[in-house]
Amino acid sequence: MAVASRFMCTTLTHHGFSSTTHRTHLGHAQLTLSSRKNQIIHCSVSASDATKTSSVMEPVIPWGCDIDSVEIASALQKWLSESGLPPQKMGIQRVDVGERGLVALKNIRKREKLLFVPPSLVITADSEWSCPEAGEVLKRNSVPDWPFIATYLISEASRMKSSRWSNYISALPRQPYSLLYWSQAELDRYLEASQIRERAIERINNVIGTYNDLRLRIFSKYPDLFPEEVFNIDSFIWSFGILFSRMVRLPSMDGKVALVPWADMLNHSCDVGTYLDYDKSSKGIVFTTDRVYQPGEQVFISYGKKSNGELLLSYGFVPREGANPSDSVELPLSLEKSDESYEQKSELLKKYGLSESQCFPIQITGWPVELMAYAYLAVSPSSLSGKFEEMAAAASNKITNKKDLRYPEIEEQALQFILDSCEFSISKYNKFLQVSGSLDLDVTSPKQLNRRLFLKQLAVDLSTSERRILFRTQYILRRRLRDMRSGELRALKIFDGFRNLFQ
Ligand SMILES: C[S@@+](CC[C@H](N)C(=O)[O-])C[C@H]1O[C@@H](n2cnc3c(N)ncnc32)[C@H](O)[C@@H]1O
Repeated sequence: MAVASRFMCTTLTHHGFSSTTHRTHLGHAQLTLSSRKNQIIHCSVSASDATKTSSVMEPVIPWGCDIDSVEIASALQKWLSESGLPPQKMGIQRVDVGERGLVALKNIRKREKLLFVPPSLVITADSEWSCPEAGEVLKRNSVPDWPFIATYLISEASRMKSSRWSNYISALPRQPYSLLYWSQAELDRYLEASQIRERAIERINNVIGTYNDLRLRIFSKYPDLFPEEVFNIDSFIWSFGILFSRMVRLPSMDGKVALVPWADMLNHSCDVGTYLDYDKSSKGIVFTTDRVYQPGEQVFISYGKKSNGELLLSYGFVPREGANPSDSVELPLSLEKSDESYEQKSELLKKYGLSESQCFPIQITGWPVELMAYAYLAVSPSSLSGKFEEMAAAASNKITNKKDLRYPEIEEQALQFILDSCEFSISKYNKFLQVSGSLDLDVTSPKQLNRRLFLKQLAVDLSTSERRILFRTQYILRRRLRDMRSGELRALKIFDGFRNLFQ
């Protein structure tokens, strides 16, 4: 479950969609939903239709189950055992973290190999289609793995009992917790302060773009194989939601992406570092525990070193405050329009694939050298124009040796610039956290109220954790500036002392 961020980079770029890189450009993304015949597609992410956001997003998919259904999950367990899954030391149960999860039935040791899901029970781009002609058409059109598996899942789901995956698909959530199901108004209202809002919009646009591309290039040409009642934006939002929250990349199979029934019942913990992979010796998907479990304890894996925002984006949850050592926040930095070298600096940034408004990740432990380079460029006077190119290159990840990057004459201004940017971001989080206290109750049903409370809680948790990193960054910056300034003051006093002596 550690592959979502690669999705945009590896599978969609050849269609011309923007790719998600660690550093993100701050351009305002557009949610375009216009469909064939220029109508607005009626879908769960009808972000352009803000009025719909006051209603609850009802699942529109006829397959899958309630997100916490363990009864159906038990049927899955039975089918898997009959289909070749060896006896397991874990069982599916309702759990405190993650609703359903795998719980130890026996003592589990540290460094024990668990699971052993055979390749025959794994869904990949090589899986056999119930309708082989549909698969052939996608292959002929060189559809990349993500959209290929998304279409495969819909195709199999639509066959209900006649698909060999019917027990698996029945146990998948009918509406995965995913930002794909948030409307534009919900993203605006709840994620106003966080850069994750931009990432979510970008992701929604990519999914919609992928669907539109498949529809235009393939589905519309083969309506018998891909009828619109089945292959529509609703089913694609569902299948991509499933892939984002459940697909794994298997390092030992050259990074092949796969849905692994049973293994995808494992929830994430920031306290473990173990992940799923193909084990060549036992010829199955396994993971090796990095702690002991007593019977009754939930067993966890790691979905990867992701920030809280990334976990929300792909999996729809935010870890407890301070629990995630990989947490980071995107800090937006911008060139001043009034800067006399604005044009020259923007041109150079463009040359290195950057923009005049750029986000950089900050962790609780510090910030990357690229951010510092960008700050140097932003505060540099025109007298340093000879260094602009060097700074712009260092702000990108195009050059490797950035260790010696220092411009003492403008270091103080650069640190102050980062501090001001932190303060600006913090003020946005403060504003959101203040108003979030007064919940808008203009809802007509308990279901709507529940959804609002749920989304708001996620947003509050995300904002609190992102603000915490910025507070820490502020503290470090203030201390450095204070040391720097007191050092200067001391130097000045010594100089003054000498001057007095010679007067
Ligand atoms: C791979 S599935 C895990 C199985 C899932 N709990 C189920 O019942 O189908 C990933 C989903 O589980 C939930 N999840 C996983 N780890 C979690 C955690 N630490 N806290 C809250 N929810 C979690 C999220 O809804 C996520 O989208």
